[in-house]
Amino acid sequence: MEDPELSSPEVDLNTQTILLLSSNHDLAALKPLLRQPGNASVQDPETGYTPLHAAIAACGSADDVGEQVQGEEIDMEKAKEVVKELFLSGAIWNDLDVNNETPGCMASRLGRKELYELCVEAGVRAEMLLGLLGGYEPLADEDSEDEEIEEQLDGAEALESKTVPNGENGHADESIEGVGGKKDVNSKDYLKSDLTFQDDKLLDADANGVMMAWETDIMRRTVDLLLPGNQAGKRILNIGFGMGIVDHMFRDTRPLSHHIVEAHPAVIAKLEEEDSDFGKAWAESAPTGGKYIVHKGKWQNVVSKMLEEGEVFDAIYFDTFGEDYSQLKLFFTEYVVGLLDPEGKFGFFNGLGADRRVCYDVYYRVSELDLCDAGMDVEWTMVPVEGLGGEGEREWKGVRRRYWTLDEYRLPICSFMG
Ligand SMILES: C[S@@+](CC[C@H](N)C(=O)[O-])C[C@H]1O[C@@H](n2cnc3c(N)ncnc32)[C@H](O)[C@@H]1O
Repeated sequence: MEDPELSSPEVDLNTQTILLLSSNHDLAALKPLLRQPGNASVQDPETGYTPLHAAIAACGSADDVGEQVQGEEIDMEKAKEVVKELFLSGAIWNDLDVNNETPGCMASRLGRKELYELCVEAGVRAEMLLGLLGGYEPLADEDSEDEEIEEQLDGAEALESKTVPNGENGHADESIEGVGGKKDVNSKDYLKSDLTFQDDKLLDADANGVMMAWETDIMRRTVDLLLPGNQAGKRILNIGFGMGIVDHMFRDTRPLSHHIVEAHPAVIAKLEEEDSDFGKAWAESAPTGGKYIVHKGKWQNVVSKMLEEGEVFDAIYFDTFGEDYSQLKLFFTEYVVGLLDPEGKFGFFNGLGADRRVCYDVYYRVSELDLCDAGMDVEWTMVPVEGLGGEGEREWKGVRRRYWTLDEYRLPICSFMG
């Protein structure tokens, strides 16, 4: 079956052949071509299709009667073999075509669940490998060992301009936009940025949503699951005050101790405002002997001291802005293991890749594997996210980008294994 778009004269013969063989699911003819480095990730200049896109697109929609596309029978086993072979040959799981779709997005749109699953699995492998190697910087050294690793990393490409960068917290994932060339959010710039406090949102100087009131339900469920029955007298640590939504809920449980770590001077100032109800109301509601401490600074500079001082918590929550997944991972592997009571619970805002289903599915699995490595089990609770407006509408009015597009939030509650 010939795709007319692939016959464009601009496409060199090699690219055209690879795309065609991929879309024909002709594994035997494709295999020798894939031995040549880079062939698994060639891209059609018009459609932006990679061989993965071509292989998936050729399956058509699963809703099509009798699994037929353009009169031809689709053999899904053959399609799966081709997709697997492409991944083995270094195909990139999150390359975008001109419609801003990754191969996984395409498989999901077409209802090709098995192919979608293969894309997610490949994404998890690639991102785990990337995580193990600590990102891209070390690959700048051009010695032979690094080159070998670089080849293996082809499938883990996450920072190239035409791929979807991942691993950012949903509160921080401006860079997921990638292709649009907008300025990335990063911790250093964010912490120097002016903030705008509105009733229903907190924005940075570029109008990125730092925190938004629609997340209140998520915060409520988080507190209820971290502190079942909202028991009083617990020791709580929260990283990132934001709009104070979760901290007000923690405070209302009447904790024995409540530590807040916050790095942005404007958020700290807000927290300390004389007319802020927070400090005073906390003092009134705290059980006798309770303590309430605001640690001013980045958690990276604060929590090791807590560890040295032997502080232990029953509930720890982590929700920052402008930081990528490596920081969350650092937090739970290096600090939660020492700061959490053996019976305690740890939670974090799970916004990784939340503007794209396939990225969200990759990232929750990556975090689950890393948490498991750190000796923790995760229980996921699905929380519906309903009724949010489209880009620039209602709650997103005045917000640079809708960082949440999914209809469900996967809420993690972690505890020590065994
Ligand atoms: C998404 S908001 C937290 C929202 C909060 N969960 C709530 O319920 O309102 C993220 C907060 O983390 C703070 N933050 C960002 N990086 C930080 C860091 N390295 N250490 C401590 N706080 C940080 C930000 O200034 C911001 O106030």
